[in-house]
Parts: sequence; C-alpha cells; structure tokens
Amino acid sequence: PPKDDEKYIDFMNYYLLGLTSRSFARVIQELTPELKDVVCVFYLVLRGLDTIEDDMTIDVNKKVELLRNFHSYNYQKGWTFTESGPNEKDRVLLEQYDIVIEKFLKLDPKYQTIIADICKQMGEGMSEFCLKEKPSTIENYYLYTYYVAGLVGIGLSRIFSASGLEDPSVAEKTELADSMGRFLQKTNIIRDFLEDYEDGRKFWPDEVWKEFIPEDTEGDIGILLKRNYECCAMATLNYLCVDAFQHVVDVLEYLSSLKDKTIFNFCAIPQLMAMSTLTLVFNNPDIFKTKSLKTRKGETVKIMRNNPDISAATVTILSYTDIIADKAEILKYLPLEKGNYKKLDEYMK
Ligand SMILES: O=C(O)CO[C@@H](C(=O)O)[C@@H](OCCCCCc1ccc2ccccc2c1)C(=O)NCCCCCc1ccc2ccccc2c1
Ligand SMILES: [Mg+2]
Ligand SMILES: [Mg+2]
Repeated sequence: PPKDDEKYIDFMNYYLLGLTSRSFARVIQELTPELKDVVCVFYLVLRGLDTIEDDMTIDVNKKVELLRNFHSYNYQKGWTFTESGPNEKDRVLLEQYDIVIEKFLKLDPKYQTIIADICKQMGEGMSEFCLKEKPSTIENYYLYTYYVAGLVGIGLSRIFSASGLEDPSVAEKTELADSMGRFLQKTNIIRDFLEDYEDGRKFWPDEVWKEFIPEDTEGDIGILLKRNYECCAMATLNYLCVDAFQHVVDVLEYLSSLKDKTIFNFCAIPQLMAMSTLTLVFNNPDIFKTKSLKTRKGETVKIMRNNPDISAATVTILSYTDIIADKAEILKYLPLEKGNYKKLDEYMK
C-alpha cells in the first residue's frame, strides 16, 4: 500500500507499539479514542529515542548527535535509522520510523509540540549521560530517572490537560507527574540489576552500597554478587526499595486527581504492576541470582482485569504496602551495623 495510506499508517503504528512493549501497548489501547493515537505516537517517539540510547554499538559522538537531534527527525518525512546493533530488540521501530513520522504529522499541532518538546529534553538529558562516564551518584540517579521517566509523566500530564479531559492542574503539578515516572523507572532499575550489570550498565548509586562495606574494600558494585557480601547486597537492595517506595504517596495523590476513567486505568495499571514488582524484589536475594524477576503472570492479569478505580487501586497499593512493612519488620532484627554484619541467610531461614 502507498506509504501515505491512512489505514496502513494506523495499522503499522499499532503494530510497532505491540512489538515494542506488551504492557504499555495494552494500557494505551484502553485510552479514549482521541488520546489513544496521541499517546501511541508519544510512546513510539520516545521508544525510538530510547532504542538509540540503549544501543551500545553506536559510536558515542554519533549517538550524542542522534539523541540531541531526534526531536527534529519527527518533522522530516521519510527519516529512518538502519544502523542499529544486530541484537537491539526494537531496531525495527527505527527502520520503520518514517511511518511514525507520518502519524506524528497528522496529530493536532498542540500534541506535536508537547511530544517534540519532551523528546528534545529527554534527548539532551540522555546525551549528558552517555557523553562522559557519569559517576553513579545519588544525584545522577535522580537526574537520570527524571530525564527518562519523570519527563514522560510530565508530557503525559500535559497531553491529558491539553485534551480538556483533565483539569489544567494535572499538567501544572509536575512533581506528582515526575513521581509517576520515577516510581516506574526506579522499580525497573532495582529489578534489572543483574541484567544491567552484565550489560555493563550500572544505575545503582555508589554511595548506597559503599555505606554497607568496610572502607578499604576496592572494586565496583559487582562486589554485591560475591560470597560473604550478601548482607550488604540486601541492605543496598532494601535501601533502594524504600527510596522508590517514597513516590507512592505522590502516585496516590496523582491518581486521585484524575476524572476520566480511561485515563485513570491507563495511569493506574502500570503503577500497580510496579508496586507488585517492588513487593516481589524487596528483601529478595534472588535478584542477585536471576535476571529480571517477573511478577507471576496471574498477578499481572489480575491487576489488568479488575479495572481498578481509585478506591480499588488504593486498597491494592496499601495491601502491597502491608507486605513490604511485614518484610521490613524482619530487617529490624538484622545487625546491619557497618563492618560488623552477619550473613543474611542465617536470619532468613
Ligand atoms: O528498552 C526498554 O524496553 C526499557 O527501556 C527503559 C530504559 O532503557 O531505561 C526505559 O526507557 C525510558 C525511556 C523511554 C520512555 C518510553 C516510554 C515508556 C512508557 C510510556 C507510556 C506512555 C507514553 C509514553 C511512554 C514512553 C523504560 O521504558 N522504562 C519504563 C518506565 C518508563 C515509565 C514512563 C512512564 C512515565 C509516567 C507514566 C504515567 C502514566 C502512565 C505511564 C507512564 C509511563
Ligand atoms: Mg530501554
Ligand atoms: Mg534506555
């Protein structure tokens, strides 16, 4: 079919959406028709940007140029990128990116502006992190999660308010929208520790794990995978879970401000799935043994199916909070003083 055929463009955009993310594809389909296309394009534009960022085979100077200019490619009909690494899982999105551009240029200009602006800011942020080896500090952990996920929440909130389906205040409360994204990204960073470490990507802040090992120990965060360091691995894991957990208050406030049911579902389901993941990984030594622990299929389906409203979502989130609080109870009895720590598994039996 001709590249500018409306039906072909729509079909291909949703095809690419389904290819690049099962979970977000499903919740985006839940949105009211006028927002579905906008958010689908928003997702594909940023996933395209992220596919450049994640690709370790692209020369760093070339990568910086691509990341910083990506927002402008959305206005260049026909643009594609065919030099992704062979095992870059979403490379087909960049190879077919001209289709995304066709859809982007059909959107109401008010949405194009929001998408291009977030894409520009995210690309600049990402390029800062791939330029020089950024140290994994707590400050950079905050900065990075803002750029790759906080900005998504801010952009989505601007789209919701611009559509008129949500109050202008949803777009104005950027710290709540930021927390929506950070919570999801931090949960992923915690869960994907082993997979990222094996890919040479270190997101966990150094100040945290260094707090739990004797001063003179040298080496990088890989020490958490070594025998006799299980205790400081667990202490680091739990610290980061509690740090991520702090965003739940903002998440609940954000969700309770929403009026449109489909927007609520779209926002609540990823948060509930992240809560489920965080509950799974909290105080769980397996995250240092297996890559990317996944919540049980049933759990995810259950969350997707029972169409939460704010009261149901709050009850569910608080039930996860109880589970984490119970697990944290155990931690109270662990003598994790620095330098004088015991093997965690003695206590976990
Ligand atoms: O490569 C991968 O598969 C994972 O990549 C991660 C990484 O590279 O760190 C990482 O890439 C981040 C950069 C690209 C962000 C793409 C994105 C994701 C979800 C969206 C949902 C709706 C609209 C636009 C969206 C854009 C990643 O995908 N992390 C998952 C968490 C990102 C959360 C984004 C987000 C923020 C606020 C939200 C509020 C409500 C509903 C969904 C939300 C979704
Ligand atoms: Mg990625
Ligand atoms: Mg990335």
